[in-house]
Amino acid sequence: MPADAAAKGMKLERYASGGAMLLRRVASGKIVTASSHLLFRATVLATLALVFLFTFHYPSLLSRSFSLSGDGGGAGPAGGPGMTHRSLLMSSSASAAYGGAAWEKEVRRSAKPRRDGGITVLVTGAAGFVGTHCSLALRARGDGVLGLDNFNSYYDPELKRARQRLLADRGVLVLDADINDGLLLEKLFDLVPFTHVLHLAAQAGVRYAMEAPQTYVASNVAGLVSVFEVAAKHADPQPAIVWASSSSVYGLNTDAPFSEEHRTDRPASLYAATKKAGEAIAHTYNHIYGLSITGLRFFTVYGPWGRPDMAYFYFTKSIITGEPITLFRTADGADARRDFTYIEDVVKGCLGALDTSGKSTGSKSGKKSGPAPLRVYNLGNTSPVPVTRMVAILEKLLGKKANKRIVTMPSNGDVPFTHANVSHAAHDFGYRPTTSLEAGLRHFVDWFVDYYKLKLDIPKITKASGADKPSSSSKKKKKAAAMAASS
Ligand SMILES: O=C(O)[C@H]1O[C@H](OP(=O)(O)OP(=O)(O)OC[C@H]2O[C@@H](n3ccc(=O)[nH]c3=O)[C@H](O)[C@@H]2O)[C@H](O)[C@@H](O)[C@@H]1O
Repeated sequence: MPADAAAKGMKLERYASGGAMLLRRVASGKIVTASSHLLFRATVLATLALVFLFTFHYPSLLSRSFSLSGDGGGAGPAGGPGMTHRSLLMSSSASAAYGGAAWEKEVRRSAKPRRDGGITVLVTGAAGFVGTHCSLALRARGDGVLGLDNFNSYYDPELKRARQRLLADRGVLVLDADINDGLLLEKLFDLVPFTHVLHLAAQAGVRYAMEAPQTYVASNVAGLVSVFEVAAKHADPQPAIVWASSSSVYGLNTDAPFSEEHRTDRPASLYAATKKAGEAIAHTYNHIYGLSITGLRFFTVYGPWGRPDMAYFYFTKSIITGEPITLFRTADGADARRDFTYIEDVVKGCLGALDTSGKSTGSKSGKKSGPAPLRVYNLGNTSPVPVTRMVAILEKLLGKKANKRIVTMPSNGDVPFTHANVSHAAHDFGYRPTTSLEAGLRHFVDWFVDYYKLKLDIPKITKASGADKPSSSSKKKKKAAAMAASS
């Protein structure tokens, strides 16, 4: 018998067919019997172990009280829900620190608006890049903000903790919590009548989706449903929801600039497919439950406090350390291009979308009084830049050449270019991106050097070659730099 057949518990026997002697595989009775006994014992042991773990590590689920994930658990700003289940099992250690009158008081304090007519916003993914900036901006204008984030390890959780501290300094509480923890979300809505949810928790990153597909489904699909469910069926009154979709939904679309009317049925990555699925799910919750929902298609957002998994961020690090960087070129030799969008511009778009979201029309009872707004907007910069140009700007800012390797773009979900048409956002809430890539990367590099306490001989660049577009005032730039330096 061949070794591989034996190893699989099979044996081969000869049999006659149509006058010829043929070989066929039959299961070895002994092996099957022995392995099924073994399997039975292993199953019993595993079940007992699971019951033990479940009882001692997640009592809250049994008692239907709420709980929060511990440090480092669960789905985060990138609500990586592969981690969600981990967070459920890890939650007991942290849950003791939460709940109770003092905790509830903290939650209410953070969520309380400080101005007349201020809105009350639950920000998911609040320790993420966009979440941090939006929470700061909301707080700065006197709105109530409560954040949640699961601090997963998709990228350096310490950076998320630093953002959490920055927010705490401004009076914004960010809970260690997972968007898939529906009981916790219900508890928060019981405590605070949120007028809005800014749902930014997601598993981000286009290429990582090939490595960890399930985390995208768990966060960007299951997590989104979890938020919609609570907002639709538990919150009273229902909040309006603004959430992060992505420019990647345009996928293989070749019409440019990308407009909201263009096709989005050809996603090039699983990440894009989960965001597209999110847009379809949004339609359903709007249709059935009368939730006001606005999806924002972000275009490669960058800036201070950014995401270390993004090219501009790790290229900066690699240029400083002298490590090689890989630049993708399309099969026909063109540079990849991106409509890089500066964080401050995106924040203005997010706040504009919140302010114009309109009310949800449903109620806990399941009745809706009429149709609610369902919107989707591009938030881009409207001027795509080759990635090679982005690197050239970084080289100039850092005073050092990159060690470049140019390769043909691998088939990993990337798209050759993005380019936003933002006329709808401009019309509906005055969205106008004003920051050039040169100016935005200057703010980023200033922050990077400061945050990582680098002793670098950075060239003094008084005026970036492609200075901010005219409408960006120097006052605003100073404010961005001050915020960037406040780590
Ligand atoms: O706009 C979006 O919707 C998306 O923007 C980014 O995705 P991406 O544009 O791919 O951002 P990066 O990973 O920073 O890549 C930027 C550019 O650099 C190129 N690149 C990336 C990595 C690399 O090693 N070399 C390289 O040339 C990519 O092809 C791309 O053109 C974010 O990572 C996504 O989360 C977001 O949803």
